[in-house]
Order: sequence, then C-alpha cells, then structure tokens
Amino acid sequence: MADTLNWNSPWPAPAKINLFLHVLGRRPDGYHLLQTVFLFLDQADLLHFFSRQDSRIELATPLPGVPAEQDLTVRAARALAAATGCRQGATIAVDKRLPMGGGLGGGSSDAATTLLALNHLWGCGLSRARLEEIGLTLGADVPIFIHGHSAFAEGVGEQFTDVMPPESHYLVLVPPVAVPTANIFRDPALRRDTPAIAPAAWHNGFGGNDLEVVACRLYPEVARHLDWLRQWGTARMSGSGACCFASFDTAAAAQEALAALPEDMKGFVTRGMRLHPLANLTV
Ligand SMILES: C[C@@](CO)(OP(=O)(O)O)[C@H](O)COP(=O)(O)OP(=O)(O)OC[C@H]1O[C@@H](n2ccc(N)nc2=O)[C@H](O)[C@@H]1O
Ligand SMILES: Nc1ncnc2c1ncn2[C@@H]1O[C@H](COP(=O)(O)OP(=O)(O)O)[C@@H](O)[C@H]1O
Repeated sequence: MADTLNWNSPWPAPAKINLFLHVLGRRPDGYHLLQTVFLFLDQADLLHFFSRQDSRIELATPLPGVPAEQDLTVRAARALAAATGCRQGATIAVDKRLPMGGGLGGGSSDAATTLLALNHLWGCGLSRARLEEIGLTLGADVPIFIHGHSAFAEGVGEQFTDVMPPESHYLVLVPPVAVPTANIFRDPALRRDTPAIAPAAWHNGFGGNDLEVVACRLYPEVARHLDWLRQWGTARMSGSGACCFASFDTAAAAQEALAALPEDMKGFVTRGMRLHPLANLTV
C-alpha cells in the first residue's frame, strides 16, 4: 500500500516505545550514549501534504505552544529543501493523535514522515541513509522512524541492529504531564554508567529504563502510573517519559486492564509493530 501513497493520502507517523533504555555515557557535546530497543506502535499521527504553486512551506495546523517555524514537520520540510535545492512548496496538516512530551516520539515521527513523504512527492530521490542523516540533525529519535524496522540502537540512538521483538499488545498510560527530554538528561542524579551489551545478547524483557528514576522524582505522576501498572506485570517508562507501558499476550487481557483504570488516569491499548507502515515506500 505504501507505494500508492500520493498528495491526497493520509501519511502515518506511528509512535514508538523503548523496550529498554540504558545510558552508557556522555559525549563532549552533552548528548548521551544509549543502548535501547525501539518498537513501533499501531497508534499514529496522520499527516496530509497539499501541493502549492509557490515554494513556501506552510503549516495548516499549528500546535498549542509550538510556533509554526519550530514545528518538527516544518523544520523537516525546510531541511529537505535545503539539502536538495528543491524549490517546490507544500502545505502540511497534522491530525495530532499522539501525546506531546510523552516519550512516544510523536514529534520525531512527524519529522520522519515529512522527510519520507516530501522526498517521495517532490521526487527528490534521496536514499533512506541520507534521509536518516538529515533526520538526525532534527532529533536523535528521528532516524529510527526512517529506518523503518524495530532495532537495537546505539550511539545517540542512530546506529541500528535489527531485532525481532514479539508484537505484543500493550496498555500505554499517559500521565497528565509533558516531560521535556532535556530536563531528564541534564539531571545531575542521572546514572550514566550502565555497561554495554552486545546487540545479539538482547532478549525481550532485558534491562530497564535508566531515565525512570529521575523522571519519577521530578514528575511524581509518572511514579504513580508505573505503580498502578505493576499489578499487571513488568511496567516500564518509554524514552524520557511520561508514558508508561505493560505488555499483554492478548488484546482482551490488555482491554481488561484498561477497564480497571482509575478515573483519574488515561491510557490506551495498542499493538507493537516491528515494521513501520512506510517501511516499503520506494524512496
Ligand atoms: C529519550 C529518547 C529515547 O528514544 O526519546 P523521547 O523520550 O524523546 O521520546 C530519545 O533519545 C530522545 O530523542 P529526541 O526527542 O529526538 O531528542 P533530541 O531532540 O535530539 O534532544 C533533546 C535533548 O535531549 C538530550 N539528549 C537527547 C538524546 C540523547 N541521546 N542524549 C541527550 O542528552 C539533549 O539534551 C537534547 O538537547
Ligand atoms: N509536530 C510536533 N509534534 C509534537 N511535538 C512537537 C512537534 N513539533 C515540535 N514539537 C515539540 O517537541 C516536543 C517533544 O516532542 P515529542 O517528540 O512529542 O516528544 P516525546 O518524544 O518526548 O514524546 C513537544 O513538546 C513540542 O514542544
């Protein structure tokens, strides 16, 4: 289906979760060296691209608190135009369904889908590898969404070894806080010395999330949501939070847990996906 996408199509930008996330060290530029496994979810923002007669990039759906020029879709479109010299324009509309500052990578995924879509629609012809390089200038989380397959990631999250996690059902809780990623990474109490493992040594259920301790202290709602989830098994925070998840063997079991959610908590049931919905798009 990916190759039938055109100017009239909705372009999906799925969420991700980090099945584990270890912080190994810090680079001189302040970015952290990580090991993590990314799994996509079947929850997604939907992006629309409209062609224009001029070469302007316009955003039809500005997000609360985010100036259009700062929106990751606009930044991605401009970065692609600058890298290719393409003079075509686009109006971008985002049907925002993923929580912002939730650790589900929504903004990064929007940026990746914009790069994939406009590269295709404008006929730029850049390779996925080149799009990943451009994506990395926008955010450490952008390249995985262009890579398109679940992967064990290293470096700052941009060096990939493909892995095959089970496509379990998940209950994802969305605490009522937006966590700025930089707040977690800059905390002096963050442990940055977890030993590396070989990608081949990873197995489902391995490790934990080194960012969780800091996020739980700064945002007690994250701790409260994790505590509630633990009654169903192992509960983890995704990325730098605030969202937390637990896995279930069946959709029915995940729905049963969702039905028991206290009134002051929000969540959704979703399925893990090893393949990004645009993984088969010809670039
Ligand atoms: C933590 C992760 C795990 O997947 O996910 P999220 O919680 O954002 O979804 C990512 O590494 C986040 O990637 P992303 O959200 O693209 O981060 P960026 O915009 O590049 O960086 C935001 C800030 O986080 C810090 N940062 C980010 C990534 C990294 N490997 N080391 C860092 O120290 C830097 O201070 C940077 O200024
Ligand atoms: N298209 C976008 N969608 C979401 N957030 C965006 C977007 N463009 C810019 N941002 C900014 O990026 C921040 C974090 O984005 P997001 O990727 O959703 O975080 P996280 O990966 O932690 O969920 C938001 O709080 C917002 O300020």
